[in-house]
Amino acid sequence: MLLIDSLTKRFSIESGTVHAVDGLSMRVAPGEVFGLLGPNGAGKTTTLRMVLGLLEPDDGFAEVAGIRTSKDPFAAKAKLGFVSASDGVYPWLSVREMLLYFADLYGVAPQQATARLKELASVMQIEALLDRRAGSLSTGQRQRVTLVRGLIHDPPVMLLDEPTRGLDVVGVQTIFEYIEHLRAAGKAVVVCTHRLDEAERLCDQFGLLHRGRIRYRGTLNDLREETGREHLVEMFVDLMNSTDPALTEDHA
Ligand SMILES: Nc1ncnc2c1ncn2[C@@H]1O[C@H](COP(=O)(O)OP(=O)(O)OP(=O)(O)O)[C@@H](O)[C@H]1O
Repeated sequence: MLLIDSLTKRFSIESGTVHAVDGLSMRVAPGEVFGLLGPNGAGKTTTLRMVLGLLEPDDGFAEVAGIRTSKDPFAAKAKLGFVSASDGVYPWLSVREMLLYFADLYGVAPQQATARLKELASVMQIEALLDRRAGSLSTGQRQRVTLVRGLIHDPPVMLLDEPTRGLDVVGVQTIFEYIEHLRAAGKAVVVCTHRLDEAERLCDQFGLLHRGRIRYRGTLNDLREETGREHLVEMFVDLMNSTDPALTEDHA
């Protein structure tokens, strides 16, 4: 379970203060896929950085499986998996070496790590790649390896940042199957993406973020009822064009 309560982060810049994340609250249950969506600069990355314990909140907190990320970032990290479009691999290690190395970093016992690797290699179809040098993999093969890496310590909460960016149709399909696997395995999943069409197909719950605040939250049907719009893309355009001060109040 991921719980975020009144999370707030401000940055001082030359011209004043940016309210990057402004009292954000959300909850993601096991087996649920939550789409954290927003235009450029909405506050998605800043939110993820605080959940990952990389950035100290000014106010509020994030709890991963009951552990507060700002209080015990190491314990919280062990409960988190993170997959990002910009993930790299260690080119000189074999895939097996690299994945076991990451398992070790997360404190997974060697026997358990080997068993976990076997299981995930089968699910993500990378058995034939395990003894290849990571640097020799194609983009699609590397993607599968980084998806396995995010799960090697069996975390209950998964964060996926722009997981389909730069991928072809087969790569995108792999991500869809991976998210189905996460849902079936009872992970609490957060997906940040600009691909609203994909989010509609993938996510159970949505948070539409604008200027650091969640403006709409709920299932797609909840959002449709609230906004009178059918698709996320129309809801977004309305949100960004809105003159309603409650929606557009400038926080910078
Ligand atoms: N270190 C920083 N110093 C100053 N301002 C920052 C810093 N990090 C983020 N910001 C500002 O905070 C706001 C939110 O940025 P953030 O990167 O979280 O948005 P985002 O939703 O991830 O955007 P994108 O979709 O473009 O990646 C932006 O106005 C950004 O300029």
